[in-house]
Amino acid sequence: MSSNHGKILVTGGAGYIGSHAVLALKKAGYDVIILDNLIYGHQDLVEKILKVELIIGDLGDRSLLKDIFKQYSIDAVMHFAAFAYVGESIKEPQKYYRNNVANTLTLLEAMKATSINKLVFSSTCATYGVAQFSPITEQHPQNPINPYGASKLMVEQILKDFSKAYDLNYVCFRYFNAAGAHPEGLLGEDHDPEPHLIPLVLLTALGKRKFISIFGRDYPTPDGTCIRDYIHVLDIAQAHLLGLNYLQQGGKSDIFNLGNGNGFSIQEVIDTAIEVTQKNINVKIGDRRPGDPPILVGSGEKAAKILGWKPQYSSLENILSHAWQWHQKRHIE
Ligand SMILES: NC(=O)c1ccc[n+]([C@@H]2O[C@H](COP(=O)([O-])OP(=O)(O)OC[C@H]3O[C@@H](n4cnc5c(N)ncnc54)[C@H](O)[C@@H]3O)[C@@H](O)[C@H]2O)c1
Ligand SMILES: O=c1ccn([C@@H]2O[C@H](COP(=O)(O)OP(=O)(O)O[C@H]3O[C@H](CO)[C@H](O)[C@H](O)[C@H]3O)[C@@H](O)[C@H]2O)c(=O)[nH]1
Repeated sequence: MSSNHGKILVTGGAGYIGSHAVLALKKAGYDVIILDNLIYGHQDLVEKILKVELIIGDLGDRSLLKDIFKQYSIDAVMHFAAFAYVGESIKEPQKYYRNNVANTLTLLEAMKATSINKLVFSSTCATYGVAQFSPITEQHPQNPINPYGASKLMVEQILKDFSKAYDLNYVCFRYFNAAGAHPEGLLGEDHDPEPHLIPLVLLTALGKRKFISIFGRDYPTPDGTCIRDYIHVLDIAQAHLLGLNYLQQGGKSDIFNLGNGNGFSIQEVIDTAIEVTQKNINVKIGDRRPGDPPILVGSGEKAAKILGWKPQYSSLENILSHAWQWHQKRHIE
């Protein structure tokens, strides 16, 4: 079925945040095509839940990209495909610069060659580094302390330069920590290996892991554990629809934080998870993980003001209960 909203290419649409965005796009009446190499994506979810065309291929494949852009009349690109593990990026920076920077450049060149001029890009609060003030606004200096954040900052620079020199308009979202799952249990977070705090805490509650390690209890925060701003994945998906709409209405290139302005410590996440799941969660205190800033909390005011973004699921209880529902379902089926 074709729509008059336009056809959107979603790179990384078989992954965690991308799949939620695809469902939101479909619901809003867009046609969607996913490009994903399935390194972390899930073909079964695309086939059973998203039910959109999946092109299995790599972002770095220039001729494949050009073929896609020539074959389909793509209106805009949502670009989620990337590597996104902070800890791994310190051990293997080459992977991050190749996939996140070089392959994104290939995508932008293919878009330029085929006159596709609208892009929604997934950047991150990891581009800011150690916060000088909180909540972080878009004007906060960007001094990333891990290669993952640096790779995304490089893309932000490339986007600025392309947008000035060529016919490209983009919306760049700097998300804080994506979390939660589809409230109806259709989709959720499923990485292998799983590095993220909330799924690991819930897998411990389910008995799939023996304990959760807290990476450092000596940070300059009230309970000594790192503070993060957890954003529900559906609120991120909603922001993407608004960003796309903004570009389709002729909006110029701009950058927006996606943050709730509210931070929770690792200990608070674990305590709330115990309440939500009513399970015991064993905890061990481990060493700090290199590359982790103590506090990352973001102001979403600019996205609210310019795009009309209103997060619907910002409570930690909502985020954890939706994620818990997904994890329980996944491990029973
Ligand atoms: N998860 C977070 O908290 C968070 C926070 C800020 C920004 N982001 C950004 O959001 C985006 C999505 O993150 P996610 O958590 O959904 O990750 P994810 O790993 O679940 O999704 C990424 C998808 O991209 C695909 N992919 C990776 N490299 C590819 C390539 N070269 N070619 C084709 N497909 C490729 C993977 O198979 C996967 O399906 C990333 O760009 C990430 O940097 C995530
Ligand atoms: O087993 C674990 C896993 C994580 N943590 C801690 O929990 C916090 C959150 O860690 P995550 O790995 O869940 O998330 P990150 O903040 O490292 O990274 C996430 O948010 C970033 C922005 O902050 C990036 O954009 C990235 O893509 C995304 O994965 C960090 O302090 C981390 O050290 C633990 O204590 N134990």
